[in-house]
Amino acid sequence: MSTIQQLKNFIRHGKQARAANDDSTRTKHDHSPPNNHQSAATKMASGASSDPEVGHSSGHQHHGHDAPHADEHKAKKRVPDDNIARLVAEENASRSKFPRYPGLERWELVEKMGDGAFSNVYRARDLEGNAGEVAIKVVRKYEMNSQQGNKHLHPDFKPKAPKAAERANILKEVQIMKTLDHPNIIRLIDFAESRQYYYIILELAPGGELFHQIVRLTYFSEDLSRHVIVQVAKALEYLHEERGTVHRDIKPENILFYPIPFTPTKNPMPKQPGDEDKVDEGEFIKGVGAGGIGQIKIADFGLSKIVWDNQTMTPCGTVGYTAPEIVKDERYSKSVDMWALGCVLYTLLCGFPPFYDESIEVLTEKVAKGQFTFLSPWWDDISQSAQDLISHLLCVDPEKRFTIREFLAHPWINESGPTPREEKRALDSDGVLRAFDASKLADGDKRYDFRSPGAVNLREVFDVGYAVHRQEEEGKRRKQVGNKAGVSRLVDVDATLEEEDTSMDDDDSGEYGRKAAAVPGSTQQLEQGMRNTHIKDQEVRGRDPSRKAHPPPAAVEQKGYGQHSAQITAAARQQVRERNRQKGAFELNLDGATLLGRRGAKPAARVA
Ligand SMILES: Nc1ncnc2c1ncn2[C@@H]1O[C@H](COP(=O)(O)OP(=O)(O)OP(=O)(O)O)[C@@H](O)[C@H]1O
Repeated sequence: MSTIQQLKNFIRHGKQARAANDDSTRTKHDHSPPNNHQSAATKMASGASSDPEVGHSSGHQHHGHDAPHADEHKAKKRVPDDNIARLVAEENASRSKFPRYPGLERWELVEKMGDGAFSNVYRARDLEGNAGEVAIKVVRKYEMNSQQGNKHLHPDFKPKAPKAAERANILKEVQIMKTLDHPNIIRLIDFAESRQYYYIILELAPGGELFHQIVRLTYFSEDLSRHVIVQVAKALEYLHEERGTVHRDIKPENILFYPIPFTPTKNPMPKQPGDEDKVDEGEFIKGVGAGGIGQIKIADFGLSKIVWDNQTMTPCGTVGYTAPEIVKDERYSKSVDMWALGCVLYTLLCGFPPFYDESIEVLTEKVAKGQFTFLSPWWDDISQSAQDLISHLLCVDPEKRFTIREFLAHPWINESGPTPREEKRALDSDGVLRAFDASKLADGDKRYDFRSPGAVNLREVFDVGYAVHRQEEEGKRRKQVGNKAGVSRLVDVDATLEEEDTSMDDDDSGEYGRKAAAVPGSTQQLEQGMRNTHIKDQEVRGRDPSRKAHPPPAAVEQKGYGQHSAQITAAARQQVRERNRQKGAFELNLDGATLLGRRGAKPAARVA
């Protein structure tokens, strides 16, 4: 398991434990990785698995084989050659041992690629057909009611049927993906389910997450950033303009890619001071990529929703109703993706996110007010044209924010503006760039206030930032359209995070049930829709051998599938409440990842 994967597991499964452990002695200016992160990662590296199912198979098996390795030399002397071959074969077999999922017999699980709160994603090989390699998202149907928690440990515990709301959520995700066909969107290959699991069989993006590539390369060149963001934008254009769908969770973790071979740079440029950490991307080849990053695919439609019904050509949930409020509502929904696109582009270009503060309260305010800056010196060499584009995306007023069409028509996207070097020459002579930065950073201390150069977890920053943003926008929208007759259903569909927050422990009549039921139809309609397609609904009955699986991690015990963003917002809010209670002593611990840390260490010295 790679270090990044260990960190990821740690981050996902240990959020609450870490929050309790918050190292409040760290300052904003402290660039060193926090202690609790280090010790937990080390612990994981030493073999303690965070995964309740796989931990018993690959985790233990692997651990068991590690000891002989330490004494390899002696072992070789003692064991005859054919025995060695057998041992190696056994070890290889044990490494690839995964839980046997009923209903997935056609697929050989090869590698675990990722895990969410309630799902594991595996790379798998088709044993019967010609599908080749795929990604399989296995989602557990755990009963998330807290009172059921301990029963997971009891051998006689029989899992209950999943909550209708969770079922509706997963069916909605599958239903939406089923209708999509675009080169920059992960294709749905099949869907099946057993008594305990849902299986979503997806096109494999062998490169994995873009997130890891930002960590690896420190930041992306303008060419590579454009290569990536244009493909994400093409996917959004298709979703927004052709499918009437909004993704709502565009972030580096959900942007996957196909790798390409590294092409050495023809004319390598000497590294600029402060840029020593930048990893060589190699030659950028237009239409192909650079830095090992080729075709982009967006994934994870768990939060997406349909805002426009392609068949009736009407906004969803309001057949025949085309009041300006509804049209606006549709635009607002899409603009959430445009904001996210701005956050991703900003992050690609400089290696850290636009909105950051260690205090969730301050972070919330910054997102709500759209307070970000192109901080010197990190942005000094990035073109004004790119900055202009970002400014039109990270614009608080959704009416003024670029639509996907406006985005794609911008000179930076079309490379029709001045090149960064031409721009720099012009700016150096009149000093505009310096004045721009200086005016933003007039107050000596404020420069640190926008984004701390301390190590932060980009994933959580994105999740919190987006959740706050969605809440803000949906709140505004509710104010605008909420009181008008005829639109109540639409407003119901588009729940605010406040509602999501409080509905988590509700029964099936809660917000999730309503939300999923209303878009694009009731749960029953969705299920009927599934049956009417080629997508299989493979009900595997009978005793499931893996039913004694461990409970989900305590940190997520009371939440359901598809609620991850609401979950992090709830956690963040809880922290704010706690902080208020403790009179300002508490700060959100966003440790655990690397991006700001990597870029922070050197440039911070330059700004000081
Ligand atoms: N088609 C795919 N090809 C390659 N890797 C994938 C694919 N789909 C998912 N993954 C990996 O699995 C991870 C989790 O997938 P996904 O985001 O769809 O699941 P999730 O349960 O919604 O997770 P989360 O709780 O993080 O949102 C991804 O971030 C990625 O690393």
